Amino acid sequence: MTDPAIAARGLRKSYGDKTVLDGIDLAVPAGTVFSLLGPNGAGKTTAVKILSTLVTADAGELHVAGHDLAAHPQAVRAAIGVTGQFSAVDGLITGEENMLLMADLHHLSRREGRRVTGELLERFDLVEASKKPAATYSGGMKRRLDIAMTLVGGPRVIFLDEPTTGLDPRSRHNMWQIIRELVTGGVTVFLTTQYLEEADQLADRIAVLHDGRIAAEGSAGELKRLVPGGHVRLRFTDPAAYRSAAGALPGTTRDDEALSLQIPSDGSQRDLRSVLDRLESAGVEADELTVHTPDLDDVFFALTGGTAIPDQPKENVR
Ligand SMILES: Nc1ncnc2c1ncn2[C@@H]1O[C@H](COP(=O)(O)OP(=O)(O)OP(=O)(O)O)[C@@H](O)[C@H]1O
Repeated sequence: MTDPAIAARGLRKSYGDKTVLDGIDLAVPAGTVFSLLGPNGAGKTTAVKILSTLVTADAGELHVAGHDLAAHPQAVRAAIGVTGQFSAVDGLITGEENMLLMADLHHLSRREGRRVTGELLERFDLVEASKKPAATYSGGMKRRLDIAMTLVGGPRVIFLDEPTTGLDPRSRHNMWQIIRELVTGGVTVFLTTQYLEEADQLADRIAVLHDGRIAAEGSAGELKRLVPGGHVRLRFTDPAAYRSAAGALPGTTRDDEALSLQIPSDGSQRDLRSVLDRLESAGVEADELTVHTPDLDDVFFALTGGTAIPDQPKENVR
């Protein structure tokens, strides 16, 4: 097996007497997306800052892109790209000028700088806007420019700190596509997000950060299997039908106000059939049936004790 692109053992960081990272172990295989999930203030940005050499850890053995972070921070810096919550884009100059500036910083020749800039502007659909000041760009365009600037140096490992926070759904999906393409090209992506759906969509592996530790780590599927929470919900408009159904289906959780019943279920066909058979025998029909399979929300709430997180779609209506 090749060395992981990012490896941390016993990573610790405190600010004053506040322990932010309390001994974290991570291993991110090259060419994969790793997502660090956590509520506000969990320490995601601190982890990114440490792994990208911007902040020094108090303890831990850290390797990024094959280099020891403590011994060779310059080598790490040369191999990585970072797009943080505070963008590197200068609004006063054009998108193209921002890119060329980046090319200068990476000591590319004028010619090479122009070539790389042209290619990336094209790839990120910014050619038309390239001669306009970046301050006039939409939020999505600025993020695209930010990532394009990060790519000028050809990094093998990219840290994306909440890359879609504040973007509208279309821009968010565009960004997801960009991230998928980066990974197809062999880049390793370390992604922090507050959006569970984003981690579900993109990440090969997900770690949930809570109280300075990794509360759980695994693929989205593995994490979902950690928690119970699957159920069928039946909604009624007729109170009499609601009451008959409640009588016919023991073990349900009732919501008398909403006229809805919640029945624990693994979501399998057999389970659904048994619910429907019982309703049929009782001669009642539900007005709505939804199947809820555990999602990352459930995992997150179970692991972090219900810390607030933005709303996520929770149910699949079948
Ligand atoms: N330079 C600093 N000095 C003191 N405390 C800090 C510093 N940087 C971060 N912290 C504290 O460390 C904790 C973790 O912050 P961090 O920014 O890493 O969280 P986060 O998970 O990225 O949250 P968010 O989603 O809000 O960005 C917070 O309590 C924060 O107040």
